[in-house]
Amino acid sequence: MHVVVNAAMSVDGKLASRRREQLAISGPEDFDRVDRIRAAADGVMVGVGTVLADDPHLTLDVTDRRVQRQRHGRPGNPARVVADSTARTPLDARILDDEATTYLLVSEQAPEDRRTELADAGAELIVAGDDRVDLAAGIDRLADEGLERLMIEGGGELISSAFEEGLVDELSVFVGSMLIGGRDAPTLADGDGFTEEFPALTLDDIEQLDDGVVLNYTIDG
Ligand SMILES: NC(=O)c1ccc[n+]([C@@H]2O[C@H](COP(=O)([O-])OP(=O)(O)OC[C@H]3O[C@@H](n4cnc5c(N)ncnc54)[C@H](O)[C@@H]3O)[C@@H](O)[C@H]2O)c1
Ligand SMILES: Nc1nc(=O)c(N)c(NC[C@H](O)[C@H](O)[C@H](O)COP(=O)(O)O)[nH]1
Repeated sequence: MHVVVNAAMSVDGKLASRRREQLAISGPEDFDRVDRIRAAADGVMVGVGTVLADDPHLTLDVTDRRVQRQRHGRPGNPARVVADSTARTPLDARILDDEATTYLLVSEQAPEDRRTELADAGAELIVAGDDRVDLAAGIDRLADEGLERLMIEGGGELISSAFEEGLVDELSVFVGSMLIGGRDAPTLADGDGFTEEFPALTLDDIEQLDDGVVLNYTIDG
């Protein structure tokens, strides 16, 4: 599986304010860029923290001929994927609508009744991991379902785990010209963080968009 992480952050590395409300950091040009990455993906993934904070839809306008071209003829939307250890995704979450297949990666801790409710609401459940979702195992199961290219959109906990498990191949980050601050605000990579053996990033190119810049990296090793 080829994994691309894409996010938008403030100049001080925040993905949102400490209130964790959805902040428009990207401008229209960057949102178009995000849609192009989504269109090229077979799956678009977030953590349940993002589902609870933003209720994202994670779909494209598949009636748009430009999107269809970017999808290289693949019908419909990319699949949606949520890392959700204990199946906390709300039953009325927009990602459970019928616009795309939605995989919920849960752990053994997910209560059976929640698994049943979410499956009845249309989610495809994949159980991977004892406590927290085992991302590597979950992504392998997605590969068994035929997915080859996965976009991870955040948030900070999920991105951090993906790097910790060495699953990331590319990172694109839009740096918007805003300063958010706040020791409790989500950042590009939260979790426990690295103290040694930091991920090896190679800067491939820089692109000026909207009021900010996009930094594109390849992850080595
Ligand atoms: N600016 C952006 O590009 C962007 C993108 C996405 C989210 N956000 C923001 O980020 C915030 C949410 O980020 P967050 O870090 O709180 O939550 P998150 O979306 O990273 O979800 C983290 C949760 O996912 C679950 N999870 C299951 N298995 C996991 C694993 N192996 N590793 C990590 N998490 C796992 C856990 O319950 C964990 O608490 C929101 O404020 C949202 O608006 C911003
Ligand atoms: N690229 C990007 N720029 C931003 O300024 C911003 N706030 C997000 N935040 C990510 C958001 O929380 C979700 O992950 C989806 O991007 C929303 O998805 P929909 O538009 O509902 O499909 N992402």
